[in-house]
Amino acid sequence: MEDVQNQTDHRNIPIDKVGVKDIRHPITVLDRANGVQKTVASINMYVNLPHHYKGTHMSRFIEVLSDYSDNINLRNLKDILEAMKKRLNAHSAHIEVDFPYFIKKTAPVSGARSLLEYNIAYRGSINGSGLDLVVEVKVPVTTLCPCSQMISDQGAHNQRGVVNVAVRFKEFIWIEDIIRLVEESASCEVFSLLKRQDEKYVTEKAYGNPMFVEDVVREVSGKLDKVPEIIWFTVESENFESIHNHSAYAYVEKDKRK
Ligand SMILES: Nc1nc2c(ncn2[C@@H]2O[C@H](COP(=O)(O)OP(=O)(O)OP(=O)(O)O)[C@@H](O)[C@H]2O)c(=O)[nH]1
Repeated sequence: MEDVQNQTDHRNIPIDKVGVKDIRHPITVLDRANGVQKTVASINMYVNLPHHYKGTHMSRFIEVLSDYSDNINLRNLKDILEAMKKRLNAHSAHIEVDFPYFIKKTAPVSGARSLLEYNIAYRGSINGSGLDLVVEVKVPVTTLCPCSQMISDQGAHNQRGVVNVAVRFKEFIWIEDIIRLVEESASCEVFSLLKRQDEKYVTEKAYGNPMFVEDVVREVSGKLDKVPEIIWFTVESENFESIHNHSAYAYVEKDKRK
């Protein structure tokens, strides 16, 4: 059978990333409360392609993934990237693993238990200068506007926001610790299940703890700065404003190695 991918391309243009995107695949990740958690990831896998090749071998990405079955986690991402490089004769390899992760939360007054979903991503790359791993955690929060609270005779506008933290680290850190740190940096954390007494509690807590989007990124950044395992981080906060049809947004990046 003709191997079209292996034909020569004469345009002299190397490709930085080529591969497969949005593969749904079961994975098992470490879970501090339960040992492990099974979830389903959406995975992107890419390699570079030298200028003289017409195409990459798409089937081999899936072969690599299949070799690892559902055993795809932060600890073996380097092995997977090495396997991609080897199987596809590439100089660089990239993998992005996005998945929902569930944590059981307890409502503040009633003690009602419920699961909350967080979106997590592992982003790994390997090239001539070595391995690069980034963990991304998206945490939903409540924020209440300090300006609105100050100037209004009654109430204050509040909204759901999402804080997106990305970290590079020198030692293992728990996703749960990053989530906790963020939840403690907002006007209030969010829950899937709240009874009336809980609703009163979270409403009053947010009112007593007003925060701009700037306050959230500063609060989270200050705390991440003190975590010794973390060597680089970014913090993004987006508030889906309840008085506007647009979001308020803030971003901080810090490289502790500099
Ligand atoms: N490179 C490339 N392949 C594509 C694309 N769209 C579909 N494919 C298909 O991906 C399939 C797998 O290609 P390969 O991995 O080279 O398959 P193979 O030659 O059987 O496998 P190897 O022997 O390991 O190279 C082929 O059927 C391609 O046609 C595309 O845009 N680019």
